[in-house]
Amino acid sequence: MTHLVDSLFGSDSEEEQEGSNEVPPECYPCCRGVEQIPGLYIWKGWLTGEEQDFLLDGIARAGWLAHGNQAMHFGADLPWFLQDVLQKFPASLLPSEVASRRPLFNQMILNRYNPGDGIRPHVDLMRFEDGIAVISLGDSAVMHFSQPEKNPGQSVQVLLEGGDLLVLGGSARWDWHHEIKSVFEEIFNEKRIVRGVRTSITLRRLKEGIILTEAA
Ligand SMILES: O=C(O)CCC(=O)C(=O)O
Ligand SMILES: [Fe+2]
Repeated sequence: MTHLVDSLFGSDSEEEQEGSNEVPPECYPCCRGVEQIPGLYIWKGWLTGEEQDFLLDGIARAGWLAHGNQAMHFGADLPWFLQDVLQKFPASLLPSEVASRRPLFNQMILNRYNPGDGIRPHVDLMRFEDGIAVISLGDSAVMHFSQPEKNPGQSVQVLLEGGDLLVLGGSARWDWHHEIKSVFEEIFNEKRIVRGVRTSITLRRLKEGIILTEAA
């Protein structure tokens, strides 16, 4: 198991800022490129508590998760409660050819994880373009990134807390599996994380000419 944490939240040394995962200058220092995974960025506390509540309230008011723990929207007319988030989205964290596309995203998937819930290791379907964003709301969970064929048994772990933004581009999107374990508690950086209720908003863009309604 590879532990990542120091590279995420350790010192702000220049050394860390170098390399292919350098964070674009307009980002705040709380945004980190994940050293081992090109194209993976985590922006801790991207959203304030108020912004998170606004999103959760919007999801609840529109009844998105009223009948299950997953819901999807297809089309550039993303739900109204996402408008502010889309306005402030740091597109420069995406690969450059992706950052300028319009719309930036045309699909949303909401996932609610109750204690013990998870998502199996997967690479998102090829029908989605490069450049995926995951907004975390509510309680924390650890996401495990792995390359089962290249490095069996090894994973890079990223703690996702309410308000964090995760961006997957390039290698992070195409070459690495991501997973949330189906557990009631887990250890991250020697700290016990007890699972509560986590809601995530995943934003992607469907490739041209693909019409579908099935899951990711
Ligand atoms: O819920 C998350 O944080 C990730 C969701 C995900 O990986 C997916 O829907 O493909
Ligand atoms: Fe995924």
